[in-house]
Amino acid sequence: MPPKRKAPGTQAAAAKAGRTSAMSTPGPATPRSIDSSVMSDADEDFDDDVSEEQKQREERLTKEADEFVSKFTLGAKRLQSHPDEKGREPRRYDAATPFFRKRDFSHLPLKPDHQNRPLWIDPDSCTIVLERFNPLAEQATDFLITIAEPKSRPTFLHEYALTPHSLYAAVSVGLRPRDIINTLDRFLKTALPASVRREIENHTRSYGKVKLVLKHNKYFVESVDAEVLQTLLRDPVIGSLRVHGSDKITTSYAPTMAGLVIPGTQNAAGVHQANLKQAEKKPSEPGDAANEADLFNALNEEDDDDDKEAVHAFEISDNNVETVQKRCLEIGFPILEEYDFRNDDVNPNLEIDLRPNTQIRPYQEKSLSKMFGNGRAKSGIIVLPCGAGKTLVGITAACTIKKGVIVLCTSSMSVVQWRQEFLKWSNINPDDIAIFTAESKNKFSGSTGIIVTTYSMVTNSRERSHDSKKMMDFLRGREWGLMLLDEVHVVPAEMFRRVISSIKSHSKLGLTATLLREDDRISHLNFLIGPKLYEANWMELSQQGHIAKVQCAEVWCPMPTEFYDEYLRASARMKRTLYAMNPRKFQACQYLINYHEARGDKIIVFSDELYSLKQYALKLKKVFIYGGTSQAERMQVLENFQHNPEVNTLFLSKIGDTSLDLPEATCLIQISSHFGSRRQEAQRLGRILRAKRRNDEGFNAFFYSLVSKDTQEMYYSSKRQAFLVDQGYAFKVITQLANIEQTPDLAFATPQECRELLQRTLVDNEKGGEDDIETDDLFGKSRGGNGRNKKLLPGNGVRRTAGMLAELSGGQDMAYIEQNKAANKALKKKAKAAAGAEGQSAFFRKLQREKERSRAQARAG
Ligand SMILES: Nc1ncnc2c1ncn2[C@@H]1O[C@H](COP(=O)(O)OP(=O)(O)OP(=O)(O)O)[C@@H](O)[C@H]1O
Repeated sequence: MPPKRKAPGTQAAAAKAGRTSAMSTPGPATPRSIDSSVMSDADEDFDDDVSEEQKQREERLTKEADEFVSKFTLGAKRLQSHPDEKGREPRRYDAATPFFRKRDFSHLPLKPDHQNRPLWIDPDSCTIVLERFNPLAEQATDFLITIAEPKSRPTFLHEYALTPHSLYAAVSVGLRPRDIINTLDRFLKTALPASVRREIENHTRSYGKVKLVLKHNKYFVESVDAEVLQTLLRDPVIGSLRVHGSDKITTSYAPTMAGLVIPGTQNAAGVHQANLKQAEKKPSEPGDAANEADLFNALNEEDDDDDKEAVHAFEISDNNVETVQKRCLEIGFPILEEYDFRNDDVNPNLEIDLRPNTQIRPYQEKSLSKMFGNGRAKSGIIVLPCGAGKTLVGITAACTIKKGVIVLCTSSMSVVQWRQEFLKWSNINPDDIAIFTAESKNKFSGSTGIIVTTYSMVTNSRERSHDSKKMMDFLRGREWGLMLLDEVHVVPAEMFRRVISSIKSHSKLGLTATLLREDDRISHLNFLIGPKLYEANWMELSQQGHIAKVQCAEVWCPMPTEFYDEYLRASARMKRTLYAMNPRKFQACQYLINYHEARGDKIIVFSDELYSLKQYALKLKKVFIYGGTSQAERMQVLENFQHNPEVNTLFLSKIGDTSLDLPEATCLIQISSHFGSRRQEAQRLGRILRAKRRNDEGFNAFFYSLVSKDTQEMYYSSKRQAFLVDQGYAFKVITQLANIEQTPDLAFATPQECRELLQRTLVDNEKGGEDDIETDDLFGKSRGGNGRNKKLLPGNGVRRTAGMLAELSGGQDMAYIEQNKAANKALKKKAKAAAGAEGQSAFFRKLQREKERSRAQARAG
């Protein structure tokens, strides 16, 4: 028997340090390094400080380790001979133990050929670490994406977590518990820990046994196991929710399956068969990890549902669907939502296919294969980076199911856009795709079709117009094959509930780039839509040229003493203004604009702080857009930014966070942002991921975050970066910009100017800063039919992608609201007070009259 080797403690933490320091990057330069010419020699001075600090830290840790070893040697020996009372493998302690503490897994025996296997596992937290440089990394990644949640994916080591939801998703795509256990064991460098095996078994044993099926506009809880159904009916919560008067339990037969072709893929069925044949041909030698990987591919393709099985079911009412789903999860029988669309003879088929020249990209195909893995449509969420083509994924899903589709968007502009994209990519008859918005309430002409609408149109609880009521009755009275939910991360759970309880659809597909909420309510989406089916790797897509490569940097800007003194005693609101108005930050911004304009870049400067946005833009003589900018001016500015070589920098408030699609933009500078919002950071980065020039050789887009040193902004900044670091982006820290003092007309170069700036800032903001209160979106209120807007629709350059302004500014976003509650309440109070005070004023009476007149005109029209 080969001698047992020791596994090192997990290296993920070290590799996860995506946040690197430009002045402390020894060894070979990373390919994503920021252009060194923007940094000065001062970086090297800082390097020495870091090394000194590092030395001291190492000395302290070594001392701590020595003490620990002498203290615990006896205890360690005792532990070695006494297995854990829970039956876990005994742990050993040595000199390295204090460094890894609870994450020391050296007691797990390594397999003899561990070098060939790509996975490590933490038996306590079920965290899996993947070696990306291993030859089997590709196959292991496919497997992990199916069974686990990606947590962090920097260059060399990726971290995944096995969670109940991820295992639920794995079972829902057709993997059986033993498939998961065997394949995981084969990819692991160590034996599969008993605790992980138990965890997988516990969470998958009853998964997939209970299904929620919509038949003839009624919901049924279904199972092939009558005993399981009896158990559910005996449960006090579920039992009482069965629809009375319906048959106790009905029995029918499960539909059969056959190979499914996802349109737009390269001979999807052929690929399917070839994979199967390949797996059959290759004899799997034990220990040969390559063959194990093929085996996994074959497992994925297995189709073992051909036999007709008896299915038992009972009915529940629409209002109780979520309660039953939640209760089933609590008692260990999570409900799967599946739609056997090919055997649905009740709902009419929709004439729709992708256009012959449409080819979906490999990652789009992969995401859809998770949805249609076993030939039925599973409800769930697909996560793709901004600009990676979520719309086409949704359209392809619709072309696969070929039944009635309802698309829900965040704004009426996106509604128009979704319709256009459907017409562009598919052969749908324009009469079969209709729009339901405030301006247009059309139905499709045939027996089935596609309706594109907004979340607010279908959840509106105010008095509806006659047309809207009729339209809602139409939407409620039908069974839809597919519900496409765009930008699922921004919509409050309550809104989803209302949508889902009023409109019945056999399957739901949620689309988003950032499945992130600071309020942790993402898990609600698991009940309301379904599990996360697929999450693309941002780095991989940028390497393949589907999205731009971006270099990220955090620029540290020290504060002059007077500013810092003032900052220390300022109110929270003033603090934010002061760290945005820091003159050194202003200079850094000026320097970077000069530098990038000279390189031919188009630059967007983001500021959440309106005061600083205006001050910066006016002083630097650049154009700017914020909530108060008129519609005509917005359009003019954007058009100039796109086409005028003289206008290369645009200052933008948070209204452009998510709605903006300017492929010309190649550089982004952030001078103030929304606290620690990871999502805002990712969405802002998304603005340059579509850079037109992304496939030029050696092209890089740039993302700079300017932070005032030693202020709260530094804390928020590192928090904001967490999501992008986990996606593999490395943030360089720049402490000094090279030759900044030589910048022509450098602003605030003298102490006198700095003092004046401080005084002005304090006086101007005495009564509290201006808030960017948005009432419309970046592209204006008048959407759709408006000629001015049309100029900026796809094909004409600028295109918006989502969101009404209230959402874009964070107003309707739960994740933002959490931190903004007080401010929102104050605003509401203010508005009420104003309404009360001015209620009788001529201006308000006139406004009211105008509103009534336009309503009457609309009704008459
Ligand atoms: N398979 C494909 N072939 C060619 N072009 C594609 C493909 N998929 C997407 N695109 C193009 O990529 C661009 C981005 O697509 P889309 O607007 O759907 O991105 P998105 O993921 O919705 O972005 P965001 O999150 O920013 O809204 C579009 O111009 C689209 O036409």
